[in-house]
Amino acid sequence: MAEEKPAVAFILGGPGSGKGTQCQRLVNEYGLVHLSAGDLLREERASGSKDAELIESIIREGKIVPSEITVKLLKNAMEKNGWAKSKFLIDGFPRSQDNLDGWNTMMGNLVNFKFVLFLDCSEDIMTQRIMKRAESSGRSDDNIESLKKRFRTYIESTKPIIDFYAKQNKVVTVNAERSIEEVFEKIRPHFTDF
Ligand SMILES: Nc1ncnc2c1ncn2[C@@H]1O[C@H](COP(=O)(O)OP(=O)(O)O)[C@@H](O)[C@H]1O
Ligand SMILES: Nc1ccn([C@H]2C[C@H](O)[C@@H](COP(=O)(O)OP(=O)(O)O)O2)c(=O)n1
Ligand SMILES: [Mg+2]
Repeated sequence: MAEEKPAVAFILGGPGSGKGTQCQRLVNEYGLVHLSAGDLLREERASGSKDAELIESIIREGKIVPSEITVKLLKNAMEKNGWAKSKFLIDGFPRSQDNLDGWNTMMGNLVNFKFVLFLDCSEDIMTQRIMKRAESSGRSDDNIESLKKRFRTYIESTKPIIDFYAKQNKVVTVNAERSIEEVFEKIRPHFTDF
């Protein structure tokens, strides 16, 4: 019998829109598996692998790491979690056409893609949140110079991906500017039968 395909939702939104925070709430509520592409890349960077320096320079520049690296990390993480029985929240991916192409090539027919959850938030509020997060995150890209570049990448590369899925009516858009609880209450109903 063909192995069951894991359900997948992409979680997208600008830096500081609340992707990681809301994914954690969904994990606690529904026992889903949260995979942050950014976290996986930071782990890979910390491992000192052959790609470590490339990943660091791209992250610091607020650009997007080549999908050959990122999709492989995601696939490995999905397999490590137990492929068929898991339901995955893929956080911060796909962020570019290269990401999307890489995913479709390597993963397209292996998963049951459900929808994109788009956390819509203004740059002002995202900036406030990131600068606050910077006080404790220790991230090399949580600073105003990198953040400006990340916003540009988000507008130029990621928004077109959200628009691509919106044309297929596959985007759930939530106003992410309210409190964590209020945002989660808007998100929760979309995952009850995920
Ligand atoms: N709705 C919210 N209201 C206020 N602060 C938030 C909200 N959602 C997230 N935050 C805070 O903003 C920062 C960015 O949130 P995070 O989930 O890391 O966003 P992203 O993964 O989209 O960058 C974190 O410090 C987080 O605690
Ligand atoms: N699909 C992805 C996701 C993240 N990255 C890199 C570039 C991003 O600015 C950093 C940080 O991503 P992350 O999702 O952790 O950042 P935010 O949670 O949105 O602040 O990682 C990438 O190259 N490709
Ligand atoms: Mg995040």
